[in-house]
Amino acid sequence: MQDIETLKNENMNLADKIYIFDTTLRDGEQTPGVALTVDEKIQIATKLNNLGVDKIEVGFPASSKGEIESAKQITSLGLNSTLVGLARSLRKDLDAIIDSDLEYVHTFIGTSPLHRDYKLKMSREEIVDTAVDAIEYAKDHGLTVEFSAEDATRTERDFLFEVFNQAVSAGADFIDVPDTVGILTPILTHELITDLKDNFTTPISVHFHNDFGLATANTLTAIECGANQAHVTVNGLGERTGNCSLEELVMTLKSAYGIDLGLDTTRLYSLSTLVGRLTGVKMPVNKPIVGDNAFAHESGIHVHGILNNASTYEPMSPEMVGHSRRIVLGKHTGANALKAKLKEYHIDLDEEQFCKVFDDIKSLGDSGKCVTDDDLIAIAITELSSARETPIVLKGLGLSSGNGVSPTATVRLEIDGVEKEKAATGVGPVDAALNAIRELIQDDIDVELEEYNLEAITGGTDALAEVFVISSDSEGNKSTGRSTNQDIVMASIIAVLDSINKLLLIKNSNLNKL
Ligand SMILES: CC(=O)SCCNC(=O)CCNC(=O)[C@H](O)C(C)(C)COP(=O)(O)OP(=O)(O)OC[C@H]1O[C@@H](n2cnc3c(N)ncnc32)[C@H](O)[C@@H]1OP(=O)(O)O
Ligand SMILES: CC(C)C(=O)C(=O)O
Repeated sequence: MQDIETLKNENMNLADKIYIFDTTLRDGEQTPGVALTVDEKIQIATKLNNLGVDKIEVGFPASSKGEIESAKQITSLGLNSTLVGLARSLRKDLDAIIDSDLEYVHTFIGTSPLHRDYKLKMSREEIVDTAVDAIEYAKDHGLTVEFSAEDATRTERDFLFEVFNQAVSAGADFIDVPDTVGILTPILTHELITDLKDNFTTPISVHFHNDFGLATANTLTAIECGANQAHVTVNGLGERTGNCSLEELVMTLKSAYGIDLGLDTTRLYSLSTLVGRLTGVKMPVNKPIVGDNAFAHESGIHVHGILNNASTYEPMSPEMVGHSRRIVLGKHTGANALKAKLKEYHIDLDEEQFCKVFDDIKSLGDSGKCVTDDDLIAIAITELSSARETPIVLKGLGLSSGNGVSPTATVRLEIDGVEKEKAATGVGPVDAALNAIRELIQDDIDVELEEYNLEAITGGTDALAEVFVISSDSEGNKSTGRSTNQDIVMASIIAVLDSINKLLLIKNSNLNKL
């Protein structure tokens, strides 16, 4: 990879300082259906500050009392990041910024023919006058001003330059280029930002939307052409399909170009998770950087490579963004992956058992199922238990039930070669038998029945009953048990003992993850 100085000199026109302007709390909150409380905004702002973003747009104070309140409370935290509020080019919106104790305003007005003619119903002159009046009013009140020409990318170039020139003359400290409906492409971005950089010395910011999935690529291009600032949101939230994603931009700059913006990127995943939880907008599994699959591997060839050197199939490490690597089992699993998983769970299988478990995983995959770690443990335990003596064996069962008496079960078990018997009552004969079993094994293992499913698999009063159970122990280990019998109580007891024997095997082999 070329070093940054070479890139700067030969291929790119990078600004000396690139500012990250996060607008999760403003444009991100404009995601349809999202509304954050004051406390939630405080939590996100604190994390953004700890990540190290330069600026946080905390909201649009003129839009509600809650926005003023959250801006005030965030301001009172004394964060290092510069706090920004959005305002239309209206004095009343700027007053709301001042009332919120903010010192930096992001003020905007639509400049494209569509916005002028259909939305604002203003002439070019009126747009310029309104923008200039707002900037001057803000400067008179001591604010730092960032001016956005909304829908800049559909604005005639001569008028865009006129608006920006007038904004700069009125005192704008940053001029921002919103691609409001995300119509730019990298080559168009290159042309526009290069033109702006050739004509303006005021720092240039970009605010790019993702309607065609190009927001990050376009923002990166703008930075390559000398843009001084990028507007971003956590998880790429924002109007419609959102904005340039903070984590994608920052990690592309860091990993692809070696440009370290000074952010603590190890905080990116937990920030993304917090924003996902508070906004209710869950990330797709394949979302770059923060999605569940960003560092997950199933294909045998990939896992084999990863096990030898993770860089074979990872462009950055999960640790860099505070995420974690996952090896997933399924249809595409290879032997190396399975061996690694078994090692992780301290499961020792001989070659024959290994082949059987491998085949079972492939069959599950072929039937369209994904294979969880719990499935693997259950499959491996079944394989191991078929080769070992079961610690608990049913030796006898007596039942009594009737009208006006509690159903009672007497169960006789052989536990590690010693026979024991216990009677217990319950709401029905199955419950009574399970209570007796629980008492008999309490010195060996503490078991909870998590799931109990009973199905008649043939018709009539002598129908075969199939019982499937899932039990768990106090360590959180789970196992399944299954039995088919004409007697419902017998089917239930055998299924439960089957699962308890597997749990004992897990416990005795110390198979739970260290
Ligand atoms: C591209 C962007 O993301 S811009 C930010 C968008 N965000 C939001 O709109 C979220 C918060 N918005 C709100 O709470 C409300 O829309 C408010 C409080 C801002 C305004 O509410 P209302 O006064 O009821 O107006 P409404 O939303 O219906 O219409 C917008 C008004 O702002 C005017 N306006 C829009 N942009 C600007 C601007 N940049 N400068 C001056 N006036 C503007 C419109 O012409 C319209 O004025 P009109 O009511 O006199 O016709
Ligand atoms: C307020 C402006 C910058 C905006 O959000 C947009 O144009 O998308």
